[in-house]
Amino acid sequence: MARADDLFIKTCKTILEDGYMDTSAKVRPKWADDGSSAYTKKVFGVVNRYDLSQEFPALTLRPVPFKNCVDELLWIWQRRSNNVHDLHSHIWDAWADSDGSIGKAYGYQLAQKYEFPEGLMNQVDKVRYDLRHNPQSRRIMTNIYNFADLHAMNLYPCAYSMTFNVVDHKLCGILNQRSNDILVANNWNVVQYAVLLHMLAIDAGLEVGELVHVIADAHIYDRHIPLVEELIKRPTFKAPKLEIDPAVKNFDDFSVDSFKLSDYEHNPQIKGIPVAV
Ligand SMILES: Nc1nc(=O)c2c([nH]1)NC[C@@H]1CN(c3ccc(C(=O)N[C@@H](CCC(=O)O)C(=O)O)cc3)CN21
Ligand SMILES: O=c1ccn([C@H]2C[C@H](O)[C@@H](COP(=O)(O)O)O2)c(=O)[nH]1
Repeated sequence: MARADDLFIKTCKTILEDGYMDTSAKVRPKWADDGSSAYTKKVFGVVNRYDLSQEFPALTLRPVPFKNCVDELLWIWQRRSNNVHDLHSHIWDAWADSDGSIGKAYGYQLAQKYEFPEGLMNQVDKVRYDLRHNPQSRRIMTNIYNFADLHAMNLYPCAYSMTFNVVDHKLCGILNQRSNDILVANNWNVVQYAVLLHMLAIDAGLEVGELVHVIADAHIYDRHIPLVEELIKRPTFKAPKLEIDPAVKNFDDFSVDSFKLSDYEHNPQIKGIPVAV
């Protein structure tokens, strides 16, 4: 069994068996079809560790939509855009305005430049600089939860901060996430930040180490509960391999086609999962 499946099943079981159902609370998200409240069963505070030097953490219980997932990562971290017209999927359309903007969120924040002793840089370029020049630093971080701009974001950032650390020449990262829709985006986010660590490691001439995923509110939406109950009973397979185009050495040169999952044996996709808005 892939370790990622094991962690996913454990997280789901913890929520289903010990979680709190928020049906009696006033909740923000809604179901788009009838406007009813999208309640969740939730657990506060989940930490999952993925050793990327051992396996690539894609679920085999159902396939991760790998291309769209990497495309969204590049949209945020490399193209640093906040406009859905720069994204190839339609996953953000429900949160975009008539010009396609999702407001001052995600890519917008990573594009902002700040004054550092080494010059004016955005957060991503500062991480790249430090990984090359000060890999032993304990100050290599990004944070897009910018309070000054929250009023101008259509959805507040969920995966909002990364802390990087180099241990024995291996690049490790902690992904801090304030809120995670476990069925739709848990493995989606894990796969994205695993790919990000691979990209930054290659860019800095490092190996990959551990991805630590710290989730504050880990939830399963009410309409997803029967889907998750079925999903976690499925058989699992061994983890796929991540193949990366060996010609690409620079963070800015990666494209969706630079990455491929090989030997990816998985169960069928669950089609038409409703997404709470
Ligand atoms: N409720 C909710 N859950 C989320 O995961 C989420 C939001 N809202 N709002 C903003 C973004 C948009 N994200 C999304 C939205 C939809 C899919 C989605 O529909 N995933 C499908 C496959 C889509 C594909 O094939 O590319 C899936 O089966 O998981 C994924 C991520 C993640 N975020
Ligand atoms: O990368 C992402 C983006 C969004 N989500 C989920 C988590 C929540 O279900 C919603 C956001 O609603 P809030 O009320 O703002 O928490 O989107 C995710 O899991 N991963």
